[in-house]
Amino acid sequence: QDIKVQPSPRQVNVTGKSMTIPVAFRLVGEQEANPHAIALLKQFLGDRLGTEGFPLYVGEKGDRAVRGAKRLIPDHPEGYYLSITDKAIMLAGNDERGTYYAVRTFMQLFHEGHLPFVGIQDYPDVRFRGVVEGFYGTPWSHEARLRQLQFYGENKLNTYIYGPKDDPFHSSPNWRKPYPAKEAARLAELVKVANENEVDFVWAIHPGLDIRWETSDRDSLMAKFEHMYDLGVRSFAVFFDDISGEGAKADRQVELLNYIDDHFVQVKPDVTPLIVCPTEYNKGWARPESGYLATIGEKLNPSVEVMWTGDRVISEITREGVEWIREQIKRPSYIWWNFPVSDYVRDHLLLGEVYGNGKDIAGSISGFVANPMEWAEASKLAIYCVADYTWNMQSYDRFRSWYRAIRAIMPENVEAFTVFARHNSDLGENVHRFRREESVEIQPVAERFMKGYREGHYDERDFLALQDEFERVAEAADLLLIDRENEALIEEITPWLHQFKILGDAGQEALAMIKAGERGDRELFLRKYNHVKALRKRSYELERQFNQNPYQPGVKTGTTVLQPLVLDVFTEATERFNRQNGTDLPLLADYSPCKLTTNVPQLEHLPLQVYPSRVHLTPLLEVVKWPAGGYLQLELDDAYRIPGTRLNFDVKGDLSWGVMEVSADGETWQTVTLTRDARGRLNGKWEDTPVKFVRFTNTGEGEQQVYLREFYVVFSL
Ligand SMILES: CC(=O)N[C@@H]1[C@@H](O)[C@H](O)[C@@H](CO)NC[C@H]1O
Repeated sequence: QDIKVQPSPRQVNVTGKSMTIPVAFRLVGEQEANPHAIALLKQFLGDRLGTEGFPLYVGEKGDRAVRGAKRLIPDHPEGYYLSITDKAIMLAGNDERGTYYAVRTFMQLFHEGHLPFVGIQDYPDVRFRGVVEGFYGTPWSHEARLRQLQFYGENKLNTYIYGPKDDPFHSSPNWRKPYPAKEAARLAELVKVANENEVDFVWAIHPGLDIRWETSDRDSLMAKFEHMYDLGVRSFAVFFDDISGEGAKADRQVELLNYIDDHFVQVKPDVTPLIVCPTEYNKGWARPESGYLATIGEKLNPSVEVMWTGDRVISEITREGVEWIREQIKRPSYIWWNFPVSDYVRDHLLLGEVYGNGKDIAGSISGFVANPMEWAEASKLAIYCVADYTWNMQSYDRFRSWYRAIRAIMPENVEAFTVFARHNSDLGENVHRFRREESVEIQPVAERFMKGYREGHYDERDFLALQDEFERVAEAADLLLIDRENEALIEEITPWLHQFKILGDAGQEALAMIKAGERGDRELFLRKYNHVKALRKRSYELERQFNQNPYQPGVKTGTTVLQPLVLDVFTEATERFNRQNGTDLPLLADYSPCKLTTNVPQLEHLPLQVYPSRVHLTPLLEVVKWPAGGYLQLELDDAYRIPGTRLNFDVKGDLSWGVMEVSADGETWQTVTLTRDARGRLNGKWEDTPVKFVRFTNTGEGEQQVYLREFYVVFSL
């Protein structure tokens, strides 16, 4: 049978023969082999493992038990040689982790009572592979992290970087303080479980928001690293992302990093290379005139790993891109891949395939870690695929890996979870303009059907295919809502499952409107019409009930193909009905559009959240560089009074460089008086005359660096 091992091994020689699984195994090499590999074997084989039975040799290159395999073990970090014959089983690592990985592969070869005769030589493409918990939003729970570490052990991922932006002891204000006892004990447990799964637990610190370039803060940081070392941490990172001002200075950062490297990392016997996330962490922000990357390249100790998100904040990683940055920083980059992170599209789940990254980048990178969603279990789909991709890029197949990931995560509900994941993979409009494929199979059917329907001659087979898809959507939602195999996952995605059920029902009912309309059955049409409107209302209520957050509140599903299709079918069928019956049935309410124009590059594609009487700008997580003369303008769909407007740039200094104005015609402008409240937010209003435009301009002399924490306008007739 074809060998199914995750991640895909490099070199597999199968003989086609196999043997029934021995009832007992005689373990040889226990004393010298990696204890975590032995522990895993014992846990897996239980009492079948002993001093009698089929010989099972385990060890690292040089150990007596595997000296026969010396030349067959790949000479690469974490490489291993595995062989199963009718005489013996050999699990031989090039190093301790390689032995552990040989055991992980061996465990996957047990299949329906048989073990295949096979020879495998395997090793990973990328040195450091795994996950950086580096998102904004609710940090993962302790239990979620324990499950993650187990998952990384199963998938040969060797790195977990702890860096949740909203952990106050990782970032400001408490990065200088030791963890309270309870959190400290939990971190110590995570380190222990990471070691058991052969995962490096990297603890990251994010001091740049308020660091002072004095020895006192340097000593505070060293003391914190010593505190983490005492908890068992042996891998460390410093994140300088998303900061501005003093903390962003390259030469100061390099001085501190080299000090840590020279006086901590290099003097401790067992600490892995220091990792830094630079302030200029993507090519879109790199400014040669700033000399930032040049300073990193020339002055930062060569042993320090430098992270990189690619050509943009959220981007696919290309050969050209990694070779460019390698030139700048004079070393391979350590990729921080911002997927499936969704902290800038929090109302979406990103369950799609991992694709778009080059298969030829291994030679220019030292690491590849994925930044996940705050939904730990749901992130496993992408993490599984990243494990496959980073271990063996050439053999990586995005579809095969994705289907295997679904089977690994939801073995009892593969079909239902496939349907769900297929329609929950795109991000929708977002400030980074990063998009993913969604509903790929049904999209051409939907497009062809709508075109035909509008022209008055659709293909019945397309109609039936769409009806079938919406039925599958509704079925999948119900099957997953009662699934108990991975309760943590179902708990995370339940709001989206409810939304998915509504989408499935609404799709079927909208299609039923077409048939009722064609048959001239007014009564049935009205029933279906009212049902779709009710479903739409339930969908809005669900949006306001679940997943509330100050960024992208609510619950979006199927936004790229299925939701627009329901709306299009409903609208076309209703308009046709109104024409035929002289009625005036209203269409589905979609709030009046509001238009944003700006000359601030980072705000160009900022999505707006429009409500019946308010419009919100989606807050930005990154620092916004607001040039002199930079403006941001909202154009309302009509003239309104403005009972309230609020903006919060989270800047320490005053905001004298900025002015807010309103206008009825976009020509003559009146200044709005802004008052700062206790939390530093600027509030204003305009109730004299109705206006159509609101704008904010940097009328100062120079560029300002701000955080766009909040910006909304309340309007009323
Ligand atoms: C290096 C990096 O991506 N840092 C942050 C990261 O924490 C966010 O999660 C990421 C995704 O929104 N944006 C970039 C930036 O804000």
